[in-house]
Amino acid sequence: MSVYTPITADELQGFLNGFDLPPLTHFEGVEAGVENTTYFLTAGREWVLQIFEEQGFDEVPFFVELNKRLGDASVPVAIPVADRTGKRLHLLKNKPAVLFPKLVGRAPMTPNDRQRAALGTAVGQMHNASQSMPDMTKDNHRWRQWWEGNRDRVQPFLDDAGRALLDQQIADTAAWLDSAGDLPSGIIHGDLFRDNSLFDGDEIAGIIDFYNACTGYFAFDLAVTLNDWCSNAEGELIAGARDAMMDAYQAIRPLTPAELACWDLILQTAALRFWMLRLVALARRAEGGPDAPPHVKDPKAFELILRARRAGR
Ligand SMILES: Nc1ncnc2c1ncn2[C@@H]1O[C@H](COP(=O)(O)OP(=O)(O)OP(=O)(O)O)[C@@H](O)[C@H]1O
Ligand SMILES: N[C@@H](CCO)C(=O)O
Repeated sequence: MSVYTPITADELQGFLNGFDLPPLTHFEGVEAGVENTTYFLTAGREWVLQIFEEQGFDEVPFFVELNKRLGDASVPVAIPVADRTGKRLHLLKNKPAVLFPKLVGRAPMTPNDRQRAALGTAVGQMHNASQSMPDMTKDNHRWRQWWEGNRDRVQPFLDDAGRALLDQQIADTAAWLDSAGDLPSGIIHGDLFRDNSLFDGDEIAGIIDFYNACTGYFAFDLAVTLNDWCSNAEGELIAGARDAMMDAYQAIRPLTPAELACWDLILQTAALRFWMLRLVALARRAEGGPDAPPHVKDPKAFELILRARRAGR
């Protein structure tokens, strides 16, 4: 359920009056997202309205600017629409709101290698564009301190083997980070799972949902993406799928020797990050409270991925 902020047709039309658009003819709430309220609406063409439930006016301008700059650099994203006064960030029902053009396509939940290659190209373009915007920075709140700080909290949701694996990976990642030195960094998407892309056939329509974007290692971003796009049911990387994505990515931004030297640890750390995210979601649900997540994705999938990456598969 993702319509947290209800809205009437009159309220929407009032909002749209600020833009240079034909009248509203249709709107509907979108169930797919979890964090924010999303509406599809038709006014001449189709649009997407997002009302921000989690991020405040201090955070949303960063995402608006990032989408704008990536779009201007020809990365396939939806560029927030400017109103008549040039503003792209708006106030609706006292919350930040942004209007995007609706991208035509659907999320490739069972992608083929052409789609993986197209995505690899887009991620390479996104990282190159990111290197040309050094003024854009944002702390990663779900990095080392976060997983080390949540280790005790998630213990009840693990068996003995899971606890041992978590401890070992946290230690291995800490040792790597202590010695990692500088790796190519900039703004990363941070959550480029299949459901955060839209495809029209094999053509990429766009990357969406930049709300986990932050400063980070580009190789980590690629590893997050590979882990979701290229794993089989056992969590192992599918060699052909991995090569399709990696080759396309590296044709745009080749990995450096320093990145290649620690690539296995980067893949493992990307798996750790999302295993922990799902375990923390389980903990939050068990703890109750107003912020308890309604849906929790299966942490076991990432435990499997992590075991496979540690085994070199
Ligand atoms: N520009 C767009 N064009 C077409 N569809 C879009 C666009 N932006 C968002 N959507 C649709 O709306 C859904 C929710 O968007 P998004 O993932 O950004 O929201 P969210 O609430 O932040 O999601 P989550 O909680 O999963 O992170 C997407 O799954 C997609 O179906
Ligand atoms: N993509 C994440 C959820 C959103 O951050 C996951 O599958 O766990």
